[in-house]
Amino acid sequence: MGVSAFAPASIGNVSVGFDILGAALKPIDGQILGDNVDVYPGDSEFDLSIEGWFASKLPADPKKNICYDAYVGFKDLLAEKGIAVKPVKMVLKKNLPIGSGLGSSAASIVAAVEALNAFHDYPLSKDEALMLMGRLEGKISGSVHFDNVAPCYLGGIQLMVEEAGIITETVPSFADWYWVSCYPGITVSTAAARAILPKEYSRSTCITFGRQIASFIQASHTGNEKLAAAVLKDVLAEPYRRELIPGYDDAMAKGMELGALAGGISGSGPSIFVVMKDLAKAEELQEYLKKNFIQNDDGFCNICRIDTDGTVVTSI
Ligand SMILES: Nc1ncnc2c1ncn2[C@@H]1O[C@H](COP(=O)(O)OP(=O)(O)OP(=O)(O)O)[C@@H](O)[C@H]1O
Ligand SMILES: N[C@@H](CCO)C(=O)O
Repeated sequence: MGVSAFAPASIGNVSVGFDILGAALKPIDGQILGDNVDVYPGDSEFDLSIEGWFASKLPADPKKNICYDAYVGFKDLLAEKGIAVKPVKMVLKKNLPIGSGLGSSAASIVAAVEALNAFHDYPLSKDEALMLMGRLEGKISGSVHFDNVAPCYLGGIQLMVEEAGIITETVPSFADWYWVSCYPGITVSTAAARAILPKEYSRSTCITFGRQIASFIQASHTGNEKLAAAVLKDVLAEPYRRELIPGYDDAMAKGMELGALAGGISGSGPSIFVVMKDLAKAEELQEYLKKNFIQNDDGFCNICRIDTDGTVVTSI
């Protein structure tokens, strides 16, 4: 008897909260947008096989997969508690494209840690698991940031607090917003997209950033949709990253023409997201993006709601 953990795609930053805000996504048509990790009793200490649409884009050596690092990190934490890890056979179903801006590595990390935790009857608390997930994400992207792993694990829109013993807090989301998410099919490495950002920002940019994120959180808690949409803007990363994404400005302009509330880069790109309220207009935008923004057969476009479930574990 084994366990299976499904971890959804996520939007890092959500424009207004660079490194500190993230949202989990669920397509409205029931399509699977996330990674799965199954864990079974193993014949040896560790075994990993990789399946799924994007399996061939990952290193062939299982020990170069982030799921292996998840296993090692999990085992080390259990050792600190005096608990022995069981022999495991892990199966990663890699459904999210790598370097996509959809929180692909985060989904593998979260699914792996949660599946291992469930298989061992949850020796790690949620905070311990989340800390491990953040550390593993940092190993890949060069800096510890929770804006993909936290929503992927816990669901909803998550604000990274990281003070007073609290890692993250759930931010209320607008239930009638559609999030049109489009992956153009090309790759942008998170580490490279971070390297092009300035090391320092001007005082006025810092004040604008603080004003906008504070206003977004306030508006989300008070249900002020107009204000939330108005401040859903990115002054830290988008000005520098938009040039890495062919067709970005045209895609945003089309969204606005169709009545979008807001839009921006999903994580470090090249995926984008556009927030819309009218389903027919969202479908029109989806068609436009499929024809004009997607660059090759790897690309796809989904109309999503915020996924409030986060990672879901089932017995298999
Ligand atoms: N299971 C895995 N899923 C994704 N990437 C993995 C995995 N295992 C190892 N990697 C490696 O980690 C790196 C991930 O790169 P990067 O952080 O740019 O992508 P990402 O996390 O998929 O991006 P994004 O968060 O924008 O979707 C790649 O070099 C990839 O080969
Ligand atoms: N906050 C991270 C997310 C990466 O998906 C970044 O923008 O670099």
